[in-house]
Amino acid sequence: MAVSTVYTAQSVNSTRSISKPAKTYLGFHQKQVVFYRRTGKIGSSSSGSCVIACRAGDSHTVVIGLAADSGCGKSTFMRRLTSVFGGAAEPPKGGNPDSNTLISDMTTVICLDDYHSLDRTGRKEKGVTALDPRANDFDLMYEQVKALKKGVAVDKPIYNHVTGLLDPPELIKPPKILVIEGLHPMYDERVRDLLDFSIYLDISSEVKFAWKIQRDMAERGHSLESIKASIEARKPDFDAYIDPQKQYADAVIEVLPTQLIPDDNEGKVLRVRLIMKEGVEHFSPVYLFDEGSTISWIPCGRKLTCSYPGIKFHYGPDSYFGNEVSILEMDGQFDRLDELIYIESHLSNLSTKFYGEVTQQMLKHADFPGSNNGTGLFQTIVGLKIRDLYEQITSSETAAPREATKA
Ligand SMILES: Nc1ncnc2c1ncn2[C@@H]1O[C@H](COP(=O)(O)OP(=O)(O)OP(=O)(O)O)[C@@H](O)[C@H]1O
Ligand SMILES: O=C(CO)[C@H](O)[C@H](O)COP(=O)(O)O
Repeated sequence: MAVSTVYTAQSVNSTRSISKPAKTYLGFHQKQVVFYRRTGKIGSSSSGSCVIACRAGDSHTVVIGLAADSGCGKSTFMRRLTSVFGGAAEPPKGGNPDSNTLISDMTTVICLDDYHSLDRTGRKEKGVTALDPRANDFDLMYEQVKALKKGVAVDKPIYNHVTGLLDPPELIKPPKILVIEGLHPMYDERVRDLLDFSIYLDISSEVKFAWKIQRDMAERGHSLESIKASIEARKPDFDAYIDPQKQYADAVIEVLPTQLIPDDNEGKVLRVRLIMKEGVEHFSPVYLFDEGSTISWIPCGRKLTCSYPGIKFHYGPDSYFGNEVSILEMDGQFDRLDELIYIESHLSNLSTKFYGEVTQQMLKHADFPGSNNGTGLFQTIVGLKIRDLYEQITSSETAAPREATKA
């Protein structure tokens, strides 16, 4: 891959101060931006999207969308994904300590909360939730994701979750892989068309409730009533604007209560389904034993230690929102992660680079939530598939340059 030409950028009327958060962040679109090369000023633009030239002659940024409601495991998934590419993901150095961005050698993860057009007070005054499209700036989201995909840096706003305000922007340079995660990566058709691959984390309401209680009660001191009220208040907008995005996803990780324990209401043992769309370019679904067959498998016995209620896998072709899909399902949880190699050896199309890579990744992050069940396993597998997709796209670009963007 060609070496990036590095430019530094400076916005004419942008204060990079992070000590004085601006209450609102208006005028951003009209701001004049000057392009600088290391050697000096090279041009200027007052483009609507506030973009800054940054990379030339390089391949395009691969863009991945990850959609889910708040508290549904996006951050955990991102940590697994960036680990597949190696290197630690960290907030931009020397920037806003409340930045939502995570940067590693290969990936930049931006949180779409940064495109909230209304701050916390604004939403309260207008009586809208953050899930409502009216509280989000999709035009800016589209312009900036498009610019990054083309290899052009942007000054992205920051939504500060500590203060509930919109802070001054941060410079985002085009990475090799850009992940846009949050509530609405597939809501706007223009943004959706920029995605090279999309994932939806579909957490059933029972499980979401159990996870929220665990985090918000234990770690954030919220009461049971306030958690219930917050989930109820968000539900209509969640159903209207967030949930429908799953129909567009290339992969959905669906998390449901177990079927192995009759009438289970503890929510600890999970049934997890990896729904993989067929016919997606650069993505071949994982399969169990025999591609396209329908298979039920209880791997417990001599080679896998299973305590009650055991583990059950299911695999087969299906249809999802009218699309042909393959579904791999795991119900139950692992007793011993090192024995996962037994499961891994029966799965095909994993896009691993060596035998046992899935097991190695799972053992490496054994302390992450979901490492003993299908959530961790399927997140790891999707991470490996994304690495493979990236490698396929970049190798095909080396052979023949790709069209600028789909949009
Ligand atoms: N696979 C899992 N198994 C069990 N619990 C989980 C799992 N994934 C997430 N959780 C629980 O949900 C909480 C939220 O997870 P995480 O921070 O990854 O979600 P998020 O979508 O990034 O949340 P937010 O958008 O609110 O920052 C975790 O602290 C954990 O308690
Ligand atoms: O759904 C959310 C995504 O993270 C948040 O609730 C939304 O971003 C608003 O944030 P806050 O509650 O911190 O004002």
